[in-house]
Amino acid sequence: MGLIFQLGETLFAFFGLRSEQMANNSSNGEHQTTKKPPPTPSPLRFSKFFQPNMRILVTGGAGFIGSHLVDKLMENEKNEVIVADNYFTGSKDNLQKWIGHPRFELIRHDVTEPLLVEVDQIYHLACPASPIFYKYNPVKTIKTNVIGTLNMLGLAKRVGARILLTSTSEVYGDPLVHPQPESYWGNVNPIGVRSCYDEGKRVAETLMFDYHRQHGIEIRIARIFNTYGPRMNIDDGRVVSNFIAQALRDEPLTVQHPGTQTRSFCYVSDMVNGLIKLMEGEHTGPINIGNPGEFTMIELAETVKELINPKVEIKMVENTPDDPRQRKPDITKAKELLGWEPKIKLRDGLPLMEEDFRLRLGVSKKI
Ligand SMILES: O=c1ccn([C@@H]2O[C@H](COP(=O)(O)OP(=O)(O)O[C@H]3OC[C@@H](O)[C@H](O)[C@H]3O)[C@@H](O)[C@H]2O)c(=O)[nH]1
Repeated sequence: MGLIFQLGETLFAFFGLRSEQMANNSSNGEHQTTKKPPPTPSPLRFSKFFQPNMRILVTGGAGFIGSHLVDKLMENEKNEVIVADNYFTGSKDNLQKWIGHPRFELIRHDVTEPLLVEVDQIYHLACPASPIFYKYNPVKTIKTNVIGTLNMLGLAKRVGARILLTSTSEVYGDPLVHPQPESYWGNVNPIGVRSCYDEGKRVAETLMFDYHRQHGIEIRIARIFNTYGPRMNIDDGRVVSNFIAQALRDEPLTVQHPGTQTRSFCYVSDMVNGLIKLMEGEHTGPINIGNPGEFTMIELAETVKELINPKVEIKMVENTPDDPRQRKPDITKAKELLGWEPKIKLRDGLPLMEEDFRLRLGVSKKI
């Protein structure tokens, strides 16, 4: 009897807190939610006699950013991590050290199919992110973004989990505002070859907010800018991995025309810290997570050449359609709302990635 009373009290306190939080959100100018009651989590999660770990699902957790996120989450002994990945671009190798660990589970799963697991938080990263990979099967890419996000939101609703979507700087398209603040609505070609990804992520953001407003789901949206670091696929096709692999193989660095297009590169450990701060904080976002240091592709090639292989050539090659001409995050919101900013400069991050690529390519350092 006492236990039932205690449980009822805990649930009451929990619901009271949740509606208060929603009211606070609307009064401080954050996005408004409806008055619908929040979803019902398992009462066990709030029991006085059972102190559970935080159960966290990471979709796309075998990928480049996902696996670094898993490493960081696993450092906390209170976390249990479940990874769901279909291995289209991710790999079990990235998670080798966690396989068999009692707080870790790995599921081969494609997010376009529903998934039923009891979790408290969902980091939803699953989607190929390199242009050559996401353009390879564009219908599958848009399905992953739309149906995959719907499935993960359905799961969040069912189990009462907080969900974070990794959206992208590509939602700004070929931006006419520079640098890009979150308030900029973007300049996106809805029928171009990149649309499966950038429009897909835009719909994913819409779904997140609709579930938040209509069902009271706790959401977080990160807009990720170009990220680099160890474990990127060697033939990933993205510019930093291409240049490093080319420099190590003594092949020309392929700068795509005109070479004056810019990007801002964030080291993966900074990115992961930003994602965790966003998940743990009070703000829905969208919030830009990226490094504002901006480089032309020619500057990037020259830096890689100087740091890794001064003998290598730089070669101009054709570009692909709809390539954004400039990109640089305005990170005012991340600084003010999350107390986050990147720490690692490109010149310090490139050698860390070089070391990993040397190991995987079997190329030793010349003395
Ligand atoms: O070998 C290359 C590859 C790429 N590039 C250029 O480098 C720039 C960056 O291209 P990438 O393929 O690395 O990445 P993009 O910026 O086009 O897309 C990325 O944007 C942000 C993320 O969310 C996504 O992971 C990814 O889509 C482009 O201007 C491209 O033309 C080269 O000059 N040479």
